[in-house]
Amino acid sequence: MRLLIDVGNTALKAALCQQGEIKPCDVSALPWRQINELVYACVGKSEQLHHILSQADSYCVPCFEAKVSKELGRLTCAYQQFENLGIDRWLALIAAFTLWPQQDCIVIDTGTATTIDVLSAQGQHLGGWILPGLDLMTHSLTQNTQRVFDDVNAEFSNQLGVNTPNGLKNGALVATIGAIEQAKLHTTAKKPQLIFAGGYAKLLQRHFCGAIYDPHLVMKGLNQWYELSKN
Ligand SMILES: Nc1ncnc2c1ncn2[C@@H]1O[C@H](COP(=O)(O)OP(=O)(O)O)[C@@H](O)[C@H]1O
Ligand SMILES: CC(C)(COP(=O)(O)O)[C@@H](O)C(=O)NCCC(=O)O
Ligand SMILES: [K+]
Repeated sequence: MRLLIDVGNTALKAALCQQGEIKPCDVSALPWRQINELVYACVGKSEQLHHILSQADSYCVPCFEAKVSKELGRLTCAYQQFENLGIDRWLALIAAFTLWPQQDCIVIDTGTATTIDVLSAQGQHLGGWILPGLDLMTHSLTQNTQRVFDDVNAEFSNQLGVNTPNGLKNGALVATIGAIEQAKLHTTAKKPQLIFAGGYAKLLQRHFCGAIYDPHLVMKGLNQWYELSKN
């Protein structure tokens, strides 16, 4: 079995992969005796990751860290300084290119930040944007203004706000939706495939018809990175 670890700036996610099947797992109860390799990607700092790597060491499980490269197969990174691209973005692009070949894709990963990346049908990463995640947008306003306040029970919607929490939350949502609409202007395809992953992916996906929600997109990309890189 292969253990996959994705460390973001908010949360560490783990999954076990067997015969291509990816299942989220709890890192506090890992079946170390059945794990024969650990593949991980890290954009945030994580004491938890260091603990897991030392456990792997004690069980003699080989560990491999995913890194961004200029090219991987027919996929090409838009960044000149490719090492500066977030590895989670690169992994999501690997998964999108593998799962939706020959299609222009727009990959949206909503985590601490919301990242939007445009990928051509030929596997050319055209670039993208980094936005504050929905929670970061609302928290930055409530913490830096006197009179803007949130309501945990208020839903995110694209309706006009008729009270402060609506104005706050709906503003964060429509700003993110607007950025995704802008990304569509950068693909030549009439109907690019929109693929959503991350904490608020399900919420955002509902605003785009034909869009895909894949909670395991980054994990699939991590697994494919290893398969493509180990040979
Ligand atoms: N199930 C959920 N429902 C709503 N928001 C979520 C959920 N899970 C995570 N989030 C939000 O998404 C962000 C964390 O998601 P995640 O993709 O784990 O982030 P990261 O990859 O940056 O660690 C936080 O802003 C959190 O509030
Ligand atoms: C933008 C990110 C912080 C998103 O990470 P996350 O929200 O998943 O924690 C991450 O992709 C990152 O650290 N990027 C480096 C800068 C760049 O991609 O240009
Ligand atoms: K992420």
